[in-house]
Amino acid sequence: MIDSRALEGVIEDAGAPLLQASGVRKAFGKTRALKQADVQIHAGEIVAVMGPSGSGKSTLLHCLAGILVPDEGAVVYDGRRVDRLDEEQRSALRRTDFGFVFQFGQLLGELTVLENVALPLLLNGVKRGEAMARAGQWLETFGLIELGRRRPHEVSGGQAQRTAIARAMATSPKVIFADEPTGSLDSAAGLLVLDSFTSVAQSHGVAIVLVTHESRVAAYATRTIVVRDGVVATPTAVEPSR
Ligand SMILES: Nc1ncnc2c1ncn2[C@@H]1O[C@H](COP(=O)(O)OP(=O)(O)OP(=O)(O)O)[C@@H](O)[C@H]1O
Repeated sequence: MIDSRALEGVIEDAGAPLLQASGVRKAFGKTRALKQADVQIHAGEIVAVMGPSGSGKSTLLHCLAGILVPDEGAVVYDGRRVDRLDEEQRSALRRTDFGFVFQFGQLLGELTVLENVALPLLLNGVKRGEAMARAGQWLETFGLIELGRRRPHEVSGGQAQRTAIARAMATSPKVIFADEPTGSLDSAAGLLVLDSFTSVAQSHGVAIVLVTHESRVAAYATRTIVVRDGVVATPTAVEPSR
């Protein structure tokens, strides 16, 4: 008898996307934020999502991440229809398989840097000692171990963003969604943060979906997709033919 799980493995190796949006549409009242989105993300890819302000980039990211449910179309992650999961299931999926990095205000001010990184592990049921140890290792990876006892307001903007990235990595997600993750930093600090983010993510085989306005940020991606007026345009990079 054929082991269907083994077969799934073979199909995955043959290049099935890890995350896929097909014919996704999303409106807010009369605003058609996303008119047509067809996107495929493979394991380990870093995909920059670019386009003018208001074109639908964040809406696309939120649909892919199961934060928003599309009005039409399908979002498939690892063989599962994300758009058909209920709120609780989507929230569980986000906690276990996805990581998030945003532009501002993501760290909890009342917790230390170390506790902030440990938090998603604790929420996933990891015991406190183990969570703290693993959080410490992630701080080490991002060169932040000396700052573990400080509160977020006692570290620089770049250090705070690296802490947020360490926190996103802590649960060993398959995909990290990053919406203008360096948008609040000056250019040099931003590129430094991005450098450690992309190299650590790649060494762990994590896919990154990176929304950005800046072509210098997009240069860290392996591929760029462009959203214009709610439509995902043809990829700028040539995809391998299958
Ligand atoms: N929750 C919401 N309620 C109503 N309209 C919304 C909502 N979220 C987004 N929109 C609208 O949908 C459109 C697309 O917004 P979105 O945030 O996806 O664009 P964006 O490309 O990420 O923009 P920016 O680069 O400025 O962040 C915009 O017209 C926006 O005003």
